[in-house]
Amino acid sequence: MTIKTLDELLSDGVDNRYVLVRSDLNVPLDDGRVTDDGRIRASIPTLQLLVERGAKVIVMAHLGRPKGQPDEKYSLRPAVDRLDELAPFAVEFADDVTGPSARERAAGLAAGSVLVLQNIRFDARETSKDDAQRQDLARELASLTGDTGAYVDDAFGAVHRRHASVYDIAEVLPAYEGNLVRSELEVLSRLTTDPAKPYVVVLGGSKVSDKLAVIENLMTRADYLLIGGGMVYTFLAAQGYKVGASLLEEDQIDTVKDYLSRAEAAGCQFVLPTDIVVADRFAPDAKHEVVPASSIENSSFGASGTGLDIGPESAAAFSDRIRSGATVFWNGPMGVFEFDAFANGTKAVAEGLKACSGLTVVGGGDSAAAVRKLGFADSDFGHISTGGGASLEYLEGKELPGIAVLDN
Ligand SMILES: Nc1ncnc2c1ncn2[C@@H]1O[C@H](COP(=O)(O)OP(=O)(O)OP(=O)(O)O)[C@@H](O)[C@H]1O
Ligand SMILES: O=C(O)[C@H](O)COP(=O)(O)O
Repeated sequence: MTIKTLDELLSDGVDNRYVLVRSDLNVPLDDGRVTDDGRIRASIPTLQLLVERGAKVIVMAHLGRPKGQPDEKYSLRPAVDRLDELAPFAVEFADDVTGPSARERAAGLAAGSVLVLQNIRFDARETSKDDAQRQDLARELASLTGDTGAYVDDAFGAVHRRHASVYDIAEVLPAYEGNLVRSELEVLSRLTTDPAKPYVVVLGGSKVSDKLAVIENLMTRADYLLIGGGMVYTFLAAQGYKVGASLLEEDQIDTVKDYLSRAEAAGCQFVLPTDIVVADRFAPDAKHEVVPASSIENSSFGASGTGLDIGPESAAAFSDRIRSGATVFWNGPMGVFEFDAFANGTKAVAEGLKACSGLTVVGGGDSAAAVRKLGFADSDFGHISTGGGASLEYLEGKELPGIAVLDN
């Protein structure tokens, strides 16, 4: 691959030139307040280099999954305000994507300034399956940059999306790889090229079918695959157990059965929880009990019980297994960590990574938010990736459209 780097763009000179940067500012919000600013902090270094060299920087970013039209709930404003607070440069905000506000502010942008456009997903063309629609938006975005514009992809968390601001724009403007994308790929490549053994992978979270696909590839690489979070229940169902009202993807049960039957031959051991914290409902103050993973419906809540965390015995076993790993990759919380009563499994896994002397990588927006919320420091881990789906697709060995398009 020959990908042009940010350094090359800087040495070509950006003074007074427009540079369109795709950043991942998709951060969790609570009541309009940013609850984890990790992705915002990670976006600053690339922007700062451009600002210092006198570029007119226009940032494109998304927040959540709005339905292709403006929706105040998904405004980027809180993320932009936080960026403005954290960054050593001032940040302006356009309250549309390529409309009058964006055009006027872009035209008046001074050298060494940053303008962030409103949530790019407010424009339905951004995520359209129709190439022509996306290309149309890409051309409109490029037109904000005059004749000498360049594009920098710094949104590692979104490189797995074939979207206008990630993919099509790189075919319209000279395209470069941002430093965040570069450093993420450098660390993640250590997980795919001869990882030190034992290699332990911990998977959890709620995007079950997204994550099942990665197992296929990881089975042949990892020595241990620890399964927690919402994924557990599809595995327990595949083993013939009833899971009450827990998160379950029935159409994935056969796939999981297939994985379980092939694991040994692939040299990989699945480690499933032996106990589960079952709740009477999905709520922070739900009543809850610890039961064996094989008998979730035997709790006092019967078939309406829902598994919201791995139990204490499993948490301790997971933590021990992780501690003795030489390479550890973790994606997805072990339970509904947002509710204190169901955060213990996630905390134990984080403790295991902290105590591990090997290479430890945490991938995923929610996983990163979880460890910070639980009081861990970024320095407790070897690397906290800004990409959830992106890091998984990388490990799966899939081509990442946002990277492939940068290849000249
Ligand atoms: N047993 C469970 N039942 C329901 N939800 C669960 C369960 N365990 C974990 N979760 C939820 O999973 C969510 C995180 O899952 P997700 O798959 O999005 O993680 P991630 O990969 O770290 O994030 P991202 O993909 O956004 O980068 C959390 O909000 C958590 O509450
Ligand atoms: O949160 C993420 O993983 C990235 O920001 C991409 O978001 P998406 O899954 O909504 O495309």
